[in-house]
Amino acid sequence: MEGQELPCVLIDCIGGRHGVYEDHAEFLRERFCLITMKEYLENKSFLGKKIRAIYMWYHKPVINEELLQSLPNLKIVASSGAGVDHLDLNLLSSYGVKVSNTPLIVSTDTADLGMALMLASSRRLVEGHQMAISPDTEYFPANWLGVEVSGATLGIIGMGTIGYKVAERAKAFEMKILYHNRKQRNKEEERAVGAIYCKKIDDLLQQADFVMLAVKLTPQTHKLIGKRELQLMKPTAILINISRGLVVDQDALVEALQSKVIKAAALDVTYPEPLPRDHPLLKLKDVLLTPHIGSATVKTRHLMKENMTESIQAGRSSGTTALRWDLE
Ligand SMILES: O=CC(=O)O
Repeated sequence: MEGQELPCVLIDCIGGRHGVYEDHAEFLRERFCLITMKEYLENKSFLGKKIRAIYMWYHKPVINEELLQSLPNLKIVASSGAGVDHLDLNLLSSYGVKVSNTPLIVSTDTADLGMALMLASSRRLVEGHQMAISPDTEYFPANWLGVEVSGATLGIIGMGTIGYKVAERAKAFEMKILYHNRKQRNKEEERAVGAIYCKKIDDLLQQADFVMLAVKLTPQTHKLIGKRELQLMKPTAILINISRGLVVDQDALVEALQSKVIKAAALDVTYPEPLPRDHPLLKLKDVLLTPHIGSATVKTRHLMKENMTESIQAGRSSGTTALRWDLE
C-alpha cells in the first residue's frame, strides 16, 4: 500500500462496551484510515465523501438511510458474525453497497457454546459452583441431581453449518440426533452424523430431551418457538438458543418455565440484549443466560477481523453461502 492512500473506513468507536479494543483498532489503522462515528458526525460533509467501507463490529454502527445518503462512495459493509438480520439488505443493495459476513469462521465456536450450554444447564453447573463456594461447608449434595446428556435425544432446529457442527459433537456424546429444516435435506451429511430428519417440527419437539435452536432469524423463523411449540415439548426438556432471541416468543417461554411446561432454558441470545434488569428471565432458577458469546474466543475474533479486513480490501462480499440445511 506504500504511496497509496489508505481506504477510509467508518467504525462505531474505540473502547467502551461496544467499541473495538485498542489493539484491534491498531490492527485496522495499519490497513485503513479509521474514522469513528463521533469524528464523522463532527465533520459529515467532508468525511462522508471519503468513507469507502463500514466495519460493523457486532452490529455497530447502526446503518440507516440517513447514514447511507451521506456516504456517496460507500462500497461495502463488512459485518462481523454470521447473522445479517440487523441489516436492511434491500436498502443496502438499492445504494449499490455490498455486504460481507463471516459465517464459516464463527460456526465451530458457536457449536461449542451450544454444547457448553447443554451440559451446563443439564448438570446445573452454575448452581453447583454457587454451592461449592458457599460459606456452608456441609454442601455435599448427595441428593442433588441433574439430567444426563449422553444417550439423550437432541433435536436441532436449523441444520446449517452451526447446527451440523452441533450434531458432530452430539454424536461423540452418543446422543440420538433429530433435526428439522424447512427446505433442504442433505442425506449424505445426515448419515455422517447419524441424524434423523423430522419433516414436521412437532415430531422433533415431542421427542427431544434437548431442543437446540440454530436457525437464522428471518420472517419465517421469527417467534418460531411459541406457546404451542413449548407445550409440545416434554416437561423434562431443556431449550437451548444459540441463534437469535427473536426466534423464541420470550413471554411464552417465561410462562412455560414458570408453569413447568418445560424444565429449563439455556440462552445465549435474548431480546433485547441485554435484558432489562427486572426481566422475569433473570429471576428464574432454571434459566442459564450468557451474553451473546457464541463466537467470543481469541482465535475466532482474530480470524473475523482478518476476514472483514480482506473483504474491505477486496471490496467484495466474502459471505459464503455455507448454510446447508438451514431454515430459509
Ligand atoms: O451473533 C453472532 C453471529 O451472527 O455470528
